[in-house]
Amino acid sequence: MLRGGSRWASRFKIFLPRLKNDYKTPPFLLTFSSSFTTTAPTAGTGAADNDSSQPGRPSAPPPIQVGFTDSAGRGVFATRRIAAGELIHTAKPIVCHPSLSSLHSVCYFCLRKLLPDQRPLFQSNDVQFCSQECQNQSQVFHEIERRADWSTFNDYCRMHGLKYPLLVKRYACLVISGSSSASSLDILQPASLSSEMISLVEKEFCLLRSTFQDADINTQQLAFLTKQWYTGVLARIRINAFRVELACESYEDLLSSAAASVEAEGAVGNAIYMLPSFYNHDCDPNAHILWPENVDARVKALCDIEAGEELRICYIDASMDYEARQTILSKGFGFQCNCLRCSSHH
Ligand SMILES: C[S@@+](CC[C@H](N)C(=O)[O-])C[C@H]1O[C@@H](n2cnc3c(N)ncnc32)[C@H](O)[C@@H]1O
Repeated sequence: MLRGGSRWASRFKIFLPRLKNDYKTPPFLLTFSSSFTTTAPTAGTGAADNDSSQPGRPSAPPPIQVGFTDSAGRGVFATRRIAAGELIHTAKPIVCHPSLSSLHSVCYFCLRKLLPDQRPLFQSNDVQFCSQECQNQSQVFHEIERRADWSTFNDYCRMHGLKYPLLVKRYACLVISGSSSASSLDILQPASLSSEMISLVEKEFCLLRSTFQDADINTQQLAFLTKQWYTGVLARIRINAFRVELACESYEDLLSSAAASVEAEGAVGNAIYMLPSFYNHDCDPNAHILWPENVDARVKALCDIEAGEELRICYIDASMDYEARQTILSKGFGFQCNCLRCSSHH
């Protein structure tokens, strides 16, 4: 199950959980420094950062920290009052991939929609980029990826409607090129995969490995690519991947931006981010993730949020009724939602 932006205009009161008395912040994530979450405007994408960022001036750290919740593991909490509509932070993906149906209509690196006259400009091995800069930045995975013939792997994914293996493929290319560590997703919560699911991924794992082997990627470089690694990554992707839906909106009116998200065409791709993965779900969320231009995500407040309050996003289509939401959250994410809205069966 992939998470998209919230599509539900808030009518219910926001869930305000108590922080644990023994509230502790994990040592790996304290308050976020600007270097962790704020990102320089992406070359060629024009994506801006936190509202406070100005060229030559360090941007303020985002007003959030990761801590433990009473009942949903780790979560993201406000460190000060956040006003409705405020841009809380931006996030660049750890790994992303266009959906197979968007392969020829979006940039292979940043998932920005390509203009028809851009298509012939930045082309490499049958994929396109929106700018020279995106093409250059893609070298971290594309140098490896283009050495192999992915037609069988892609056909298998297309035939079975699979999206996650494409993310694993790109992540594996980043690891092989030395641009990423094979353990960089370990910090994320994994889904528990049944033994039936684990046996089902055998085929895609073997295809991925054999495609690299056929491209003469040597055994030493492929040492990390075991079935255990593959299923571990897949288990994390399953819970933490976002479906990227580009919504061209004005930022001024969050309710209209939520509506824009509903009207946007289907997903252009899928992506994994670090900080956004720590946001828990609420069927009446107080925060919202948007992709105005490309895969660079913007997290905004949907209402006023008090210091200490947990920030939650909605993983699913919140306009669904109670039963449908519970079914999807339980089957897709493995939890029973106990938000205020669900507690009253709305
Ligand atoms: C994307 S992760 C969110 C961060 C996670 N809590 C952690 O510790 O890494 C999604 C997982 O958080 C938990 N979770 C998120 N929202 C929840 C909710 N409303 N009720 C219970 N558990 C929730 C579930 O275990 C879910 O599979």
